[in-house]
Amino acid sequence: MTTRPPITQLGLDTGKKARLHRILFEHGLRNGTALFLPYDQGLEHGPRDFFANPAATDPSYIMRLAREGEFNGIAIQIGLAEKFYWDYAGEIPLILKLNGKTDIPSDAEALSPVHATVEDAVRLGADAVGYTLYVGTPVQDRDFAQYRVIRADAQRLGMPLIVWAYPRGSAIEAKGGKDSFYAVDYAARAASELGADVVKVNFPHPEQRTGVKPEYDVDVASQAAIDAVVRSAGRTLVLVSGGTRAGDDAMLDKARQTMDAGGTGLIFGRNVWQRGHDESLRFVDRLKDVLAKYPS
Ligand SMILES: O=C[C@H](O)COP(=O)(O)O
Repeated sequence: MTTRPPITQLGLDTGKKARLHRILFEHGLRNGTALFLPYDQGLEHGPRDFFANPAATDPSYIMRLAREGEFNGIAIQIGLAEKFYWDYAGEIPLILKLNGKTDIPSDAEALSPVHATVEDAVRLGADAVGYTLYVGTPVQDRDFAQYRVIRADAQRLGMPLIVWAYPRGSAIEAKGGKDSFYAVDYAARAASELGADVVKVNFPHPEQRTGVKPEYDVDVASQAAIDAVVRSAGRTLVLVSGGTRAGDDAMLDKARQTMDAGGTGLIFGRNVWQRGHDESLRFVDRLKDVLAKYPS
């Protein structure tokens, strides 16, 4: 098992450290692990994600769920933060997503435009900001340029920066696909190199061979793959995302492997709220039973 770096060793200034401490040690299990509830799928995927549980269309329902499930934070876009977070401010940490896009155009040239600022996050009482960085696309130079502004503002205002590090584009597809070990490992390293405090990655599927990079074209057990991804992130804390709805056992395995690798936690959305209210909370309890075994 790999050990997570303590937040005192992350080289953070006071504002970032205080906010991360609030997220990791004053909410959720209060043991240095994190369970976040992401709710930006309405923008990223459209209303289809709510068909399985129509109650989830209502942002207030999701915020109540986050409070009842005692999550470490909720990740939402500015419109929902401004209109729905008010009743929950101070009770659930807010991670304000600063960029986002629809999935209507193809992802091949993906760039997620910035539509909110770190100042908005301060005004709304957020404890972190989120930025989606598409690693490997033909327009990553523009992505890096808009990211640079966010990173500098987050540094200036003491706001932890969580990077959704998503490999995308035809070059990534040619090298094994967005969830291949090559792509996820590279994305984690890129986020670390670019100054993210926390990186959110998809769980790597090492069986997706690259065929291009011989050094990655090997059989890597899932555990070895996520171990390597966490190592590549260095002193950037790692969160693993949930993805499309899967079986509970598969999700719990993913949670255990992430934490065994030295990950900090989980950011599971659809796998939580695409089921009925009580079932969601029961599943959250099972995830927390896993996280409880990995205190800092
Ligand atoms: O920010 C969006 C989330 O990554 C999506 O979360 P999910 O894949 O667990 O639904």
